[in-house]
Amino acid sequence: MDLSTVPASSLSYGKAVDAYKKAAATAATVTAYAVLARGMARELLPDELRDAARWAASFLLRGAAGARAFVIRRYEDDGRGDNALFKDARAYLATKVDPHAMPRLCLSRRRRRRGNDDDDGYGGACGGHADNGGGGGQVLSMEVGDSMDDVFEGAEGHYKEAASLELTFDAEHTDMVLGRYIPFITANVEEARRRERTLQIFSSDNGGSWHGSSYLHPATFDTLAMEPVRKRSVVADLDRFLKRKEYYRRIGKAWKRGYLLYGPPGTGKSSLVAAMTNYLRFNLYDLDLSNVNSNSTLQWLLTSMPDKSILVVEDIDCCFSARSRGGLDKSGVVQKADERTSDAPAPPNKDHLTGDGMTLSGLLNFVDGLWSTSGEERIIIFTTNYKDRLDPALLRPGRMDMHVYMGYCGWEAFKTLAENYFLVDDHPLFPEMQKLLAEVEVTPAEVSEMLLRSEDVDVALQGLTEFLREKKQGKQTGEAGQA
Ligand SMILES: Nc1ncnc2c1ncn2[C@@H]1O[C@H](COP(=O)(O)OP(=O)(O)OP(=O)(O)O)[C@@H](O)[C@H]1O
Repeated sequence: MDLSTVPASSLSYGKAVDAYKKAAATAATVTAYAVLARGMARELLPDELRDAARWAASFLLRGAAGARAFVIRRYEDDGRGDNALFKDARAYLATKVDPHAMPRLCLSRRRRRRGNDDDDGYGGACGGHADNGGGGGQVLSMEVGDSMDDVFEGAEGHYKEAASLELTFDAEHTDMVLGRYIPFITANVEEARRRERTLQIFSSDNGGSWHGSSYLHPATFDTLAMEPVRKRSVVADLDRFLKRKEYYRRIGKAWKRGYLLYGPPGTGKSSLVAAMTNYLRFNLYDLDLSNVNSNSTLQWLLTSMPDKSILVVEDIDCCFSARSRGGLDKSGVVQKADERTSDAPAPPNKDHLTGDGMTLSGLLNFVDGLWSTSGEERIIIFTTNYKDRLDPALLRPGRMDMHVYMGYCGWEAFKTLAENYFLVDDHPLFPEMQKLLAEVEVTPAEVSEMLLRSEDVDVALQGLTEFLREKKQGKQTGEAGQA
């Protein structure tokens, strides 16, 4: 044969075949044959054939070791409801789809829906939930009749989709599949759903109803100017909370967590609420207590909140000002704080009214009692500018799990703002600014406002530096006047 007429690719293919023939003749053990077979397949078979060979080999091996098939039906046994695990498994598999490896793909586009409903159409008809590659809510998933592999803790599982989803693992992995793999899938899908969720903010009206609208607040923990250690501890606390469903169940406590955010006006308490909302992807329920006229209205509002939601009561000290800062006149009528002649805080009384009949103790009881058991995975946030004016009942250990101080703008917080506004992490004015920030009390809101004044970083930082110098000057003048 004239080798010059044979294409180069055929030449190397022929050589490879010869080499494998020789090696096979000398291979002495089963292992050696296996290694050789793998190498031959890699070099000699086209991609599609190789995939088929791999699938057939793994199928045979599974058969040899004793396979265990787990059938995940589309509907519950009584045929009346969807099987949540079926949806979860399909959504999970959608995240694993490699469009280049599957012969057929189910393609759909996700319709974004609002709200907390976990069952909100991830993957549309195909049940997948990942925007796996195409963007624009495009979802790829396994088509009925096709199959996919997955590897978990080194063990290989095989899915086949028909009317049900059939998952096959080596029988020896049965406990691992039931104990860890299936919970892993559920957790994985829940986390993806959480991240994908579009958010709503609900406000209470005085008729005792919630009214929702889209929540598009852009604040995140990245944009939040805050002491890094404090910020990390809030994020870690939220992470811990999310993971602790079983823990809360075991210790017999409702799966809820309370945060009290306190600090001067303009230090970012509302921004932190927004960052927490965006981080958790829970809907936000903004309770305006001045609209709540009775405990029964409050009860209705709170118990109608779904799981995975955040209740926020801003300026909680003002809500109960009639009690905390007001007092009873001789006739027993509540005197509003602004009607009082003295500034001295009145003795706190947790039974006092904020409206016609809503009490602080009512609120706290619902939060600790009825409300806490009427749902799961809920966050309650109170904010205040005046922690010292709060009723001790609110501050009692165990009531608000975490107290977070939002303070004046320090150097680290300023660096976050400078990076957010101008993408700079250094500037000739920084050393002076660092010194000034340690000497004066300026809120992140004031700093943000100064930074917004110009798009030119030099101009904006110069303006802020002058502002800080003036503050320092004013402080020194004030101190001198007092001396
Ligand atoms: N810590 C911060 N990080 C980033 N931006 C902040 C921060 N604090 C304030 N700001 C900016 O100032 C604005 C007002 O801040 P925010 O409403 O969050 O403060 P607050 O403490 O809730 O104030 P108040 O007590 O008056 O309600 C925000 O929209 C944001 O632009």
